[in-house]
Amino acid sequence: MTKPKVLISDALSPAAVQIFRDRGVEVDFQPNLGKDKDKLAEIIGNYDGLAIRSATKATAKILEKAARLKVIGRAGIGVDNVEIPAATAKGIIVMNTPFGNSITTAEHAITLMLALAREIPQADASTQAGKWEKNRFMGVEITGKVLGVVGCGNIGSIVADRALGLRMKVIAFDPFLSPERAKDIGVEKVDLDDLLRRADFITLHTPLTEKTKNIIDAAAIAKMKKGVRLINCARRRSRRRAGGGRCAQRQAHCRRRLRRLR
Ligand SMILES: O=C(O)[C@H](O)COP(=O)(O)O
Repeated sequence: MTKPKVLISDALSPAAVQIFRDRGVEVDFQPNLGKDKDKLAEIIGNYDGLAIRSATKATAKILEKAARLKVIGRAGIGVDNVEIPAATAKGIIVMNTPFGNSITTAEHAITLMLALAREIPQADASTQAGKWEKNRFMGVEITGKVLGVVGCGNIGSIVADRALGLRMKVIAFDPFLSPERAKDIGVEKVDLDDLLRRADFITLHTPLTEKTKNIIDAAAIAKMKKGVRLINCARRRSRRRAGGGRCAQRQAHCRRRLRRLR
């Protein structure tokens, strides 16, 4: 019997490669291939499985050439880099690993929130520049402040849990959050407008879908409190520098100067 053949086209740990091999799978490990879509299209027809992270874009055009492909495994959460309808039309199963990095991401969001509250990046830059501007970086306390969690699934609910431990009041917008679950987690379920109006800090934990794309636009920002702090450890849409197309990118970035955007 011939071994199934899997292509790993993004950077995965050598341990992952070994797991495949231990199970009798022939692995082709090409960690930089995700960036080369022409080469990927050229060779994808040779594989039964494709293991990716976010760099590989499994577009309809690529999948067209994937004559024997049966499964795409996403080592990570977001599957916005896979054209699911095109995969489904070809009978290709798409799987992700939704819990692998939930705690990491939630802790990252809390870290950014505290960094924003205490103005750590600015204070660090100032100190590195040889200054000691103690009075310039007063910061704010987070105790008693309102945290608005947009998307209260795996990651959002861990963020809520940690924020409650830091004595914040947590409100959440998530159409899939049942009142029972909200009560269990200890958050108040609200609609998006309510969250935008009330929150002192807002943290985003939605997948990138047609419904969540640009969820925080100029109109949403206009509804926020003055001086609100916004944390995004989810996705961002941005223009590709060449070609003018749009691509989804993972970005953990935070913004404090929302006033300027109003
Ligand atoms: O969706 C995810 O799991 C995260 O954004 C991490 O993705 P990456 O590390 O593969 O870019």
